[in-house]
Amino acid sequence: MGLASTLFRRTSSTGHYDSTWIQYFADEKKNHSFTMLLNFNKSTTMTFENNNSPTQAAQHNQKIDPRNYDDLLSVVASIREQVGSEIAQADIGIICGSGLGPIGDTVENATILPFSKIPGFPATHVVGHKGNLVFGTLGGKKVVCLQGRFHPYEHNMDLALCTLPVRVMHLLGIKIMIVSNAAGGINTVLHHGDLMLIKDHIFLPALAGFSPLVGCNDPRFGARFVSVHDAYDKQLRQLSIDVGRKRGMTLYEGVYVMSGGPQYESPAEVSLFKTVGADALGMSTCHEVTVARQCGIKVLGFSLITNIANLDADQSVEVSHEEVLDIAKQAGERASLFVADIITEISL
Ligand SMILES: O=P(O)(O)O[C@@H]1C[C@H](O)[C@@H](CO)O1
Ligand SMILES: Nc1nc2[nH]cnc2c(=O)[nH]1
Repeated sequence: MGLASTLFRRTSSTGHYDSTWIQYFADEKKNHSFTMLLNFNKSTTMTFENNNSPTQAAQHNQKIDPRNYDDLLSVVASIREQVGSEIAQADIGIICGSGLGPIGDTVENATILPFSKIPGFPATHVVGHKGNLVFGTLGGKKVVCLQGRFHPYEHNMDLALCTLPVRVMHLLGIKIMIVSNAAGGINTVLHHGDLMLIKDHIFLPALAGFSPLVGCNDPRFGARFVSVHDAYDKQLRQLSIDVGRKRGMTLYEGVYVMSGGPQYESPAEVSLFKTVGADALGMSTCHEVTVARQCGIKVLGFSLITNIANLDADQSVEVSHEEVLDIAKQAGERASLFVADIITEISL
């Protein structure tokens, strides 16, 4: 409670406090150790520096079936109840992978709801993924930002569970989803820190039966058989190229391949992906995009190239998550500013 009362005093002097959140900090502090940073600037009320402690338990008992439309309506009702119906709506949803992390912190008039307060949301375990839902505005648009995602490798390849946030954002009203990831570059034109606009994808787990659409389908979410021929919206891609040009940015367009992970690929596997036309590879995104398309959401996707994938076992180098995070940190801010510019230019 000592920490809580200190926070209360400090935040109240700025006029930006909410007693519910202060109580939440206090409860969290009782059980877990975590680092927290309060940001007192005008646009952002509070920022969690690390909200993804593996020991963090969900603070609700509600069992949610991620394929059940009515269950998801109850998740949305809980979000509305916690942040208010006015706030809990958005036109654009953003999934911050390791590459676009900073964008969540630039959301204006931010209201932050930790995943642990949302029924059915599992905890995020990957370092670099904060685990918050952030509502607010960016580039004059109402946005909801997922600071952290659910990777299938963290959740026993339960892809329906991992795409629960996409369906929730759909029910919160989003029409456009911007998705980002950290990825290894396969195409030799790609270098550390480059941004690749995703033109198409190879959803490798789905080709082996691990699709979020496998199992019971509620038609209220969309069609049983979803066509992903146009997964990444052509107009939004063109807009991104135009905005990039104005900024003097080099923007590559290419094919992203999702592997199951969590191990990084062997050189022979990377060669296989290169042969079939992949330009960059990662462990996320395709499951989210597939569900978004089922719901009729338009998608814009980016890969931030954090490492160069090995193509030759005789000249290979170790790939590490630390390297991924390091490059993401260096390039993520620039990428986030670029995406904010694109959002400004989007007409809804
Ligand atoms: O969430 P993303 O796809 O950005 O995270 C990447 C993929 C793996 O989870 C991890 C590998 O370093 O970073
Ligand atoms: N699968 C995969 N995911 C990544 N995420 C960042 N870099 C990589 C990579 O080289 N391979």
